[in-house]
Amino acid sequence: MPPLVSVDTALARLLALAHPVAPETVPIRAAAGRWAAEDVAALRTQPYADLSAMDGYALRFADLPGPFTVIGESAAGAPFAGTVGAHEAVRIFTGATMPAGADTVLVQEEAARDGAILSVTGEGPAHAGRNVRRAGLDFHAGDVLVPAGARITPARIAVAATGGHGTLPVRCALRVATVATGDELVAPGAPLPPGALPESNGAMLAAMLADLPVEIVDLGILPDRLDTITAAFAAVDADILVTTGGASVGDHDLVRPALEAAGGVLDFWRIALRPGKPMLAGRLNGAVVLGLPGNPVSAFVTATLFLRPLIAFMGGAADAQPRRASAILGEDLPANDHRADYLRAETRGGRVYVAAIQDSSMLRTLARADCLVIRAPNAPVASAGDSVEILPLG
Ligand SMILES: Nc1nc2c(c(=O)[nH]1)N[C@H]1C(S)=C(S)[C@@H](COP(=O)(O)OP(=O)(O)OC[C@H]3O[C@@H](n4cnc5c(N)ncnc54)[C@H](O)[C@@H]3O)O[C@H]1N2
Ligand code: MOO
Repeated sequence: MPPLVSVDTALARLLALAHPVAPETVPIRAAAGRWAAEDVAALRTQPYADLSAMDGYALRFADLPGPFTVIGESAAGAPFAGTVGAHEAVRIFTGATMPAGADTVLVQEEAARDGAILSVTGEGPAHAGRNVRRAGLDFHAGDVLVPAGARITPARIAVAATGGHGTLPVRCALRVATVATGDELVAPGAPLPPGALPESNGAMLAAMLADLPVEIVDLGILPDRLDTITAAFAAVDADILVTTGGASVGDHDLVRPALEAAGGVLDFWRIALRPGKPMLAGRLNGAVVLGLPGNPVSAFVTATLFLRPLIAFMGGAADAQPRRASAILGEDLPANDHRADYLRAETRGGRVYVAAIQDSSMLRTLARADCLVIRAPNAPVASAGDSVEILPLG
């Protein structure tokens, strides 16, 4: 039996089996959730000119406290064409271009108008340039707004649109084939013959990938038969093939032999991880193969630690690592053995408490958990009040 691979080594080896998918240019509204395939630089300066930040009057700070003569108006999209001279003001609105000659905006709440005569009623602007957004305050043409490898978030869509982009260079969406193996499995909600079990991993994985740019090709449930699994593997046309179940050492654990029978290559099998030890990885027909253990919590943890990062890496992410955080332990934890532990835990009163039973078949504890507490291999005893590393969930 091969030695157990550490979690870090397993992720490094998995990513070494993969490469980012091809880039494409898509309409900006279709880019959400993808990763930028190249730097997105501003095509324009924002603001393009000095603009008013308030509704009021554009004037020369040096002329305060006035009074002033109002000589025209500047609205967003309809600038004032002339120049503001000594003791002159222009009625101005938020987002409108500052007229030539003016350097400051008096807000209208501190102003009184009598026909064209304007006087200051409040404290007035405290300094020259008050209530003016200078040209280029946000960014200048040529500035990188979204670096290559960054996720296209709503804010990055907005900044790219403001930077003049109607389309964005992103990595293509990935095709992810999923398959569950096991004679005992039936589709969720279907009638259950004696000894049968609802198949939950497929729907769980689909939900875990719902926020990622993937097209899921669900190959359904396969029986524990080498010829059937091999034939299904040989026909796979995807960037990633994810299996659940059949990864361990039993007589019915056929994912490894089927991978090899279908012409694929195994890269590693078995990780120093609990839950998730029997996970395997390899390649087949241009796809990266990730064989997750069948136990539902093991499948969840390995999908979190390996499948989502693999998708991020192949999708072009600069940083594909899962996001870790820290939390304060609410209770003591024993020293750990040679496998890394990812313990289902709940936050109560600002502290995390791990579930008493961590059996990898138990979904209710997973459904209640809001994080996984990470225990490194051979970690010493930890005490209530200690800071621990966690993986926040959902
Ligand atoms: N002698 C040994 N036995 C086992 C070892 C070992 O090292 N030596 N490892 C154990 C560990 S750890 C795990 S994890 C499991 C995983 O094994 P498999 O990947 O082969 O999973 P199965 O045997 O196919 O299934 C395990 C369990 O999960 C249920 N299952 C499977 N698929 C689904 C699904 N899609 N939806 C819901 N439930 C599923 C299945 O019915 C089994 O109860 O092996 C240990 N054994
Ligand atoms: O790795 Mo298994 O997932 O410990 O039960």
